[in-house]
Amino acid sequence: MASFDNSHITRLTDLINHAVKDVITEYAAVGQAVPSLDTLDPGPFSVPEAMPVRLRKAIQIIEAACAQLSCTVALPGSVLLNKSLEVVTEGHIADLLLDKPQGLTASDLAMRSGLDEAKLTGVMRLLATRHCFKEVQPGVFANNRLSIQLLSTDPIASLVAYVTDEGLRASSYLNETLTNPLGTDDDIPFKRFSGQGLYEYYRTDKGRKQGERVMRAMIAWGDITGKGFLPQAYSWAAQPTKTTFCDVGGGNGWVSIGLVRAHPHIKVVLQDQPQVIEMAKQLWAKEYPSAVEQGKVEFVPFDFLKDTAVEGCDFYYLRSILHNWTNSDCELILNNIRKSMKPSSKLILDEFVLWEAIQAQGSSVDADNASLSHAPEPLLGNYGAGRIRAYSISLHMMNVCGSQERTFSEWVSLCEKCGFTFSKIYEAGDMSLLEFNPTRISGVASVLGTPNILENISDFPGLLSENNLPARLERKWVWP
Ligand SMILES: C[S@@+](CC[C@H](N)C(=O)[O-])C[C@H]1O[C@@H](n2cnc3c(N)ncnc32)[C@H](O)[C@@H]1O
Repeated sequence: MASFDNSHITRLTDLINHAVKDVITEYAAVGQAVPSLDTLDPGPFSVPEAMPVRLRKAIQIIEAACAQLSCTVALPGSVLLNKSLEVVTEGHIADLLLDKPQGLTASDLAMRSGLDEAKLTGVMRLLATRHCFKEVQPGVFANNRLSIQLLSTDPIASLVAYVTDEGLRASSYLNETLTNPLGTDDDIPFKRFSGQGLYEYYRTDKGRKQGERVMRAMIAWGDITGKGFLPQAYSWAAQPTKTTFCDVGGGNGWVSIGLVRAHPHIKVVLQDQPQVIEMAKQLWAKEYPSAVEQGKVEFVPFDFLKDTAVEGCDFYYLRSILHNWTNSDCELILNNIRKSMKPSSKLILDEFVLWEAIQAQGSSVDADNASLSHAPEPLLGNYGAGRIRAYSISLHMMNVCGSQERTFSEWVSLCEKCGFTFSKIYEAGDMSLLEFNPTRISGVASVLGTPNILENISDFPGLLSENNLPARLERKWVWP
């Protein structure tokens, strides 16, 4: 078997193991076990100066090595989402360092980017300390595996800029929005900062450039969150020819391009705001002209808060849509889809599903199992920092849209309210595919008054009770 040099990570795990032993030894020296996270007792070392040097060093090694290890093994884009800064994307620092493995001095970078040298050095050193860029000599910086993703041609740079620009500006108004609420649905940190809702802002002259940037950012968003799972995670191959797939709020259609490439018998109906549909037409003409010529895609502008979706499609697919909206707006959107559905249509939500942060129990045997559905003990059941992106994005949504990501039971009850019955959940990268059928109601008009779906209610499992959710989810979980 070929041997590969993996010492850069095994040296890190060796360091972690040694440091953990040192921590145990130092606690044993004062007659105690290392306190668990559940202990409320502050323990024997409540201030740093009370700690033996060996213990302090061991803690620093554990913190540094764990961070370096996770930055090394995680996908670069997903790490950058958490850690990068607008200054370097706007200053095109990664572009300036392209093809310069020896790096450039901070003064060179400052001259070429027009930024202040001392301040740029501070920003670069912070990022290098977080493993984005490398300080190859004092004050000399080069690209590495993470920073190379910040080239201005890479959609990840647009995503980082969006999160750190619109996102961080809005976040400075979060506290006052929560502590001094106006009590209206549109009282959102972003609106307090800009005077407009996010999508309203993108339609103004001031926000147009950022609106174009966010469309590029969505390409990176799709890649990072696993848009490529869509063609694999569902039984598309088993669907008949000319199955229609309505990508509701599909943006430029980057996600559905992947679906049609993998399953050419599927026809996409792409629906989004008019100005976005114009961008989508350009993207498809460039990326997949034959699909346009062969009529495998139809572009239909609409406003999902006001207009019904294209009628009678087999699938209505919403990726990263409902997480942008409060429950009352989601109800408008879902109702507008529900009205267009035929009885056999399916609704598929591709969204984060949040889980409670309680400690995993009795699942350590799953540690070697390929399924991600259970974290092994003693981790948090929701994988803690391993899935922090979903929880961080939830806060970001609160800042820019006044919404949040949702738990499984929140998804189910939102959709049930709009006339959908939960069917299955499929794991699809960081996100999940949640499949719903239109709820059929016996003898009376359906929830939304669609008369053509009157059937016997006894065919249907009825509403989910909170108590049987986990068992039900267990039965329905499908690993492709
Ligand atoms: C977060 S993006 C998701 C795009 C795409 N589904 C994806 O995963 O790449 C949200 C999309 O909703 C669209 N959108 C926002 N408000 C809309 C409205 N009122 N009607 C139709 N589409 C809207 C945006 O233009 C944008 O493309």
